[in-house]
Amino acid sequence: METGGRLVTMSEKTAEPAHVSVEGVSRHFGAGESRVEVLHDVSFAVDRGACCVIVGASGSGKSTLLNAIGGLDSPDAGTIHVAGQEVTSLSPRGLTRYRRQHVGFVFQFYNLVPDLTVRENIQVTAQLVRRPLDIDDLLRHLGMYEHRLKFPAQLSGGQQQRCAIARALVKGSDVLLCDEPTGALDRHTSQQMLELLDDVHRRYRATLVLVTHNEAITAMADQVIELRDGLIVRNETNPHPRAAGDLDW
Ligand SMILES: Nc1ncnc2c1ncn2[C@@H]1O[C@H](COP(=O)(O)OP(=O)(O)OP(=O)(O)O)[C@@H](O)[C@H]1O
Repeated sequence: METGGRLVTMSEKTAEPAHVSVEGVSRHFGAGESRVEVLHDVSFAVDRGACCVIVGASGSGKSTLLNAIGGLDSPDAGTIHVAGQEVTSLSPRGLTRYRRQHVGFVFQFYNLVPDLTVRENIQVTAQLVRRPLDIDDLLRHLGMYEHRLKFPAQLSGGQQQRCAIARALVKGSDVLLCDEPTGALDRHTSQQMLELLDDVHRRYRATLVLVTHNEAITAMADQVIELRDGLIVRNETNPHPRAAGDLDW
């Protein structure tokens, strides 16, 4: 659909504009003999509030795609729209504003600041936006209120995750981007992490885009994208997503 010269991808399910829309995105790294084509003409759209899992083997281009959606990297070709805004045409300043206002990142390693307490780690991010969520409410919801004065080194792996999720959410981000959030965790803690992400993205109505190499995690998704050598080989909607606590692997 064209609106004022802008291409807008519509959701097939809700007939509303897609929240995240990726159109014909390509990306390479290197030059000459060391040139690697990482993404080839990748297109898909994600509904607002959905859980989209991007699955694929190591090196298939998942992180490159996630970084492009998050405005951390620019594709060579194609466009990415988030909430109607064309991310791929933003200036460096516009990209910083976009990341601040719209995007919460959860990485495999949580990148918490070691010299700041849990609450301060979240506070630093909350200060970036005009209307952050209430930090104490968020900490209570994530079961972290009683740990708010501890430093990251005093927390378990699961508590560090919770802190990282709180930090990603506190800006009121409407897109939550998670790169292998369970990669460093045992099965039990992974499941808790997924339950938490599933719960918070629904509660805060954020669109969740989660990258993983673990096929089992696709069962909790509303939408599954599979990448193979930078190409989309599967784009399926899942009418009956499973609760994260019921996943098997
Ligand atoms: N900055 C870069 N410079 C050069 N090559 C890169 C760069 N970033 C990624 N690549 C290459 O692009 C390919 C895809 O990397 P990407 O990290 O997107 O894959 P992935 O599917 O997320 O892999 P993994 O599951 O191992 O994290 C890899 O071959 C990688 O070596």
